[in-house]
Amino acid sequence: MKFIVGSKNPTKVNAVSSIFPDNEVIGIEVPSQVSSQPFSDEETLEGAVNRAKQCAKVENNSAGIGLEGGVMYVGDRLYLCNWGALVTPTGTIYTASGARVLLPKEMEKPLKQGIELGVIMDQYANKTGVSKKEGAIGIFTNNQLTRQEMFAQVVTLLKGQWEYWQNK
Ligand SMILES: O=P(O)(O)OP(=O)(O)OP(=O)(O)OC[C@H]1O[C@@H](n2cnc3c(O)ncnc32)[C@H](O)[C@@H]1O
Ligand SMILES: [Mg+2]
Repeated sequence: MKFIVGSKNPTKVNAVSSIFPDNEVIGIEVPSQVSSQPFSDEETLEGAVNRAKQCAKVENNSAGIGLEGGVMYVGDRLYLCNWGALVTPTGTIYTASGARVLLPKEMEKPLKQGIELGVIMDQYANKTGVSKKEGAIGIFTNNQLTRQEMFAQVVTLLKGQWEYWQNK
């Protein structure tokens, strides 16, 4: 069976390949149909599900996977949040969330103005393409958890739920 991932971001596609090493995995661009910078758990999850649903429709006997990054308030502080969705060839949807990490207070203003976290992170870290490499989570954990590793854990949660529920 083939896995179609709703992104060309290598952290996402490689995360899926690492968890399904014996399957063909491809990344295609699909619209998340939410803001380019989701601002809540709900919106981030919706983006992941929208991506996964579109991917699952592309080919017969393929599963769609959507992985989405966003930000969310916990109390009055903004955290990075992450969600994933898997749509099986028969249309069952599994969802799971990923690790969260606190963002610096100073990022709140530009995020509210609509600047994407990827852009803000590059400026903050004085690097290019942070969102395609270690990610915000890598920067703020001193590279102890990279964006790809975090998404790989989300994909593990999706795979495990699929295995658990399909025989119930
Ligand atoms: O091509 P796609 O799949 O859209 O990949 P993306 O990097 O834009 O990722 P998302 O749309 O899922 O994330 C929404 C926004 O948040 C940014 N973002 C999310 N998580 C991030 C992280 O860990 N590091 C840097 N930017 C991140 C990302 O760059 C986007 O601007
Ligand atoms: Mg994006």
